[in-house]
Amino acid sequence: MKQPLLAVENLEVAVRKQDRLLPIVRKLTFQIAKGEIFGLVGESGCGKTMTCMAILNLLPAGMIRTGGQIHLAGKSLDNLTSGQWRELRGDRMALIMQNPMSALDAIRTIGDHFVETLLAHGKTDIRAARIMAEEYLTRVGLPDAGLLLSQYPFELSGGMLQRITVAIALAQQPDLIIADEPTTALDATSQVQILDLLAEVRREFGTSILLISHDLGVIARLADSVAVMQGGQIVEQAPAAELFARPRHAYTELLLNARRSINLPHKRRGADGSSTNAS
Ligand SMILES: Nc1ncnc2c1ncn2[C@@H]1O[C@H](COP(=O)(O)OP(=O)(O)OP(=O)(O)O)[C@@H](O)[C@H]1O
Repeated sequence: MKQPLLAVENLEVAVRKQDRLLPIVRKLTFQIAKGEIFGLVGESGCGKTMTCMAILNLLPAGMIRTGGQIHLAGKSLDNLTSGQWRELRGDRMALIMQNPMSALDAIRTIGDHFVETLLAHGKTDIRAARIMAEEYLTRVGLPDAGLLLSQYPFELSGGMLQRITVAIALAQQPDLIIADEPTTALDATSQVQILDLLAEVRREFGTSILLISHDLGVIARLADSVAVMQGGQIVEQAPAAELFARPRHAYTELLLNARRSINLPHKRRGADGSSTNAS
């Protein structure tokens, strides 16, 4: 791989319990190329979210990064000031969370969210921010963007809100989007639409995406490469086609068999938009 956009090496995260540190994420190593969709899959509680939070320097209280290195476009993310982190989050790396309602403030309009975010990152002035907001809302497939700007989150469906969080992320033109279970809280139709939207984002903007899910079907639909996590560690890592065709680790096989037994179709979509069956 040329210089990766994101390089995570031997990442370790632990939780402080009384006077002990209990490991949560252990020796995690992976790289994401520019324009690549990298899937991180594993059962609930295996440490996926804490991995993203460590990358974004947003670990909750009591959780500590105890080791490893993280580089973005060749630059170490160690020893950044809090101001530099604020700039980096949004400008370079954006987070899309499971529940769009928790990413948005209930008492602010959609327009306010855009203006606030874009102004905070010094991208633009208020008038231009609203124009950009309309442009990005339209780009993520939301009709009547002008009206949406004056609406509040509670007036909109989960699928629409998730599109809006993608639009807000995109408006900041990040190099990397971290999407942590972006479809888990959505109905089946909205799930497919959001996954297709992320594929389109990568195609159109060349954005790299770290896609996190407990659902192998979600990963199979989008990811170029996959890392399978169990108990805080990566147990298998391979290009998606290879991993789905020839799983090497028993846990990957277990996940694949569980997926097959509920017999849901999943499609892989290439960078060129073509789609093929993954199973
Ligand atoms: N704030 C916290 N304090 C202490 N332990 C936590 C905290 N948040 C998560 N954990 C624990 O850390 C481990 C990893 O959690 P994490 O949220 O990263 O898992 P996950 O793979 O993302 O699963 P899920 O999708 O269910 O969130 C779990 O055992 C969890 O109970």
